[in-house]
Amino acid sequence: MAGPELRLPAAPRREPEFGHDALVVCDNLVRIYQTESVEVQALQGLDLLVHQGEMIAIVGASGSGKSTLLQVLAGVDAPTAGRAQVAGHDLVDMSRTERVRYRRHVVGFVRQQSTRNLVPYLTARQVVDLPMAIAGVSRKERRSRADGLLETLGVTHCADRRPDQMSGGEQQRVAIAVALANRPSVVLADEPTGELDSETALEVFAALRTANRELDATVVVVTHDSAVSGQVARTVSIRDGRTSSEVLRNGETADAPGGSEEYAVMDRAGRVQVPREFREALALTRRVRLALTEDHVEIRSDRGETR
Ligand SMILES: Nc1ncnc2c1ncn2[C@@H]1O[C@H](COP(=O)(O)OP(=O)(O)OP(=O)(O)O)[C@@H](O)[C@H]1O
Repeated sequence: MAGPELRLPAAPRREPEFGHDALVVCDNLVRIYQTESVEVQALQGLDLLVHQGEMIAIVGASGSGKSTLLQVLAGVDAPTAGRAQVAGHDLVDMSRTERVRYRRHVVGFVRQQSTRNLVPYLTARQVVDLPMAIAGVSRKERRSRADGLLETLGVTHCADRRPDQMSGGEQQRVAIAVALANRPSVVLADEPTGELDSETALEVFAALRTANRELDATVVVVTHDSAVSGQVARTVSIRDGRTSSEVLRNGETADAPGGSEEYAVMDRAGRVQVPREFREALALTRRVRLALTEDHVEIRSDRGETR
């Protein structure tokens, strides 16, 4: 006769890994620069997720770590600790050969200085052709892709011009075409409009949006320009090497359709940075009182508490 059925306890449900469904994952990312006399912590445990198809702006004061973050994501600089992944590629443990492949195929990069994005003696069509030629794409396909990109980005008239025959805005739009040539998963742009007047800046920004919407590139753009950051659905602020707040715009928030709403970012340990003006207004200092209500958490000053 069969005995009572043996039941094993159900295995505890495993939490999915942080950022398991994101294209770009920065998890507690640290980058320390060691110079002769000092150690600079450029990234101090930064968390950031970017999903496929997003276009986000990264803003922050000078020295907050924006360029360092972009250099890490570009595969140019290696993080000191933490996890950085782009399209499944682990940027912490990457061999030199993988890094070369990664930079060629997975990311496209647009720099602030248009002269550094292009080659003085190559025409726009030749410079867009170059990364594809290095990647071994056939001549016919290269020609059609280069012409298609120049057309989509509105610079067909520059196809046979060298950089010194183009305006600053045209040079940057050609630079975006170069960045897109090998169909990267992510386009990274570091202050791409920094050297341009405001009208031209918006044109270049529109080209990045075209890359995002029409060519399916996920775009991460570092900018100081609020006119530029005001045009993306999500702006992430970096302060002292950490993501500190996010602004969501244009119907991305249920509460503010068409408007914008600022969120503080809570890291995985539950830490939230309370903005300085809030801290000053209520004299919140080292110790605060927290209270859980039905639908929110209160933070109060500890004034009047025994120490
Ligand atoms: N190669 C390096 N060696 C030493 N320190 C560095 C190096 N690169 C950056 N840093 C330092 O790391 C910190 C972050 O620099 P980073 O360039 O990432 O800031 P940023 O937000 O891009 O600034 P900016 O807006 O001025 O470009 C700064 O304190 C900077 O001085």
